[in-house]
Amino acid sequence: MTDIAVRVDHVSKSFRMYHERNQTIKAAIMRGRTSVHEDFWALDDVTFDVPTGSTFGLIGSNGSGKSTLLKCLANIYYPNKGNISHFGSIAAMLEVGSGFHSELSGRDNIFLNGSILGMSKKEITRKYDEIVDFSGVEAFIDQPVKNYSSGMYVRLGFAVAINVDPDILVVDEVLAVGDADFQAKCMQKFRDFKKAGKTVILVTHDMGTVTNMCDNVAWLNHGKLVKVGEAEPTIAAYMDSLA
Ligand SMILES: Nc1ncnc2c1ncn2[C@@H]1O[C@H](COP(=O)(O)OP(=O)(O)OP(=O)(O)O)[C@@H](O)[C@H]1O
Repeated sequence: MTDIAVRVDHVSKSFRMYHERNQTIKAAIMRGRTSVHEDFWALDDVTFDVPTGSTFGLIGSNGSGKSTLLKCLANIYYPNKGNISHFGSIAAMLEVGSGFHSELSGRDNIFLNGSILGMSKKEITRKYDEIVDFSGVEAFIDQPVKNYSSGMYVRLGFAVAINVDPDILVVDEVLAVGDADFQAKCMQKFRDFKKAGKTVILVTHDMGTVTNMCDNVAWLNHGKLVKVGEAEPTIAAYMDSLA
């Protein structure tokens, strides 16, 4: 095992921003195939390492690039520049409902999501009861997930992700959606992960959670890395910047 779980190396990610919207069909035809756009850099030359076995927080204001970075980590987006390497398997729990099919039942989605995350059917069958038990949505497991509340979605998604038993767990704001009981269960899982020498990377706006859970923190602002290092001074610097 290496000392580094994830290496983010000069990563930049841009999105194309279109400035003109066609108000009428005539305007669209007149303009032809040209479009007016500029590249918006959601991540701009970000570099840091995530130590193996650490709980690592990503903090920053709305739109600072935290979720974009997690999506790059989870191979949902590819950086335009730079590289991300990870040492060990990754399971990501990103937006509410990502990896789920709304028309399928909770049960079917466990199998769908589990296989997307790399589990075999046999493995999912073996862990099925544990997943349902952790999710707490047993009574609704045969209902289509489109009828689930956002908290129920997150519970089920998180239950699948942790049962993949990855070396690196990547989590975006799940704690904000779950209720107090679920939050406590998640915190315990993060601690179990840490004890097992695994790495957790999480995004949250809850500075209490970051302070309690994280060893190291990276602070992003407008796509740039402002500071990375031990949790306490990094959180303090971020809080000072808001004052
Ligand atoms: N698919 C996309 N297309 C265009 N712009 C995008 C896309 N995804 C993100 N962005 C832009 O990139 C920037 C960073 O967004 P991101 O979701 O990574 O921020 P964040 O730090 O996670 O914010 P929040 O705390 O609000 O969740 C924002 O300005 C956002 O509008």
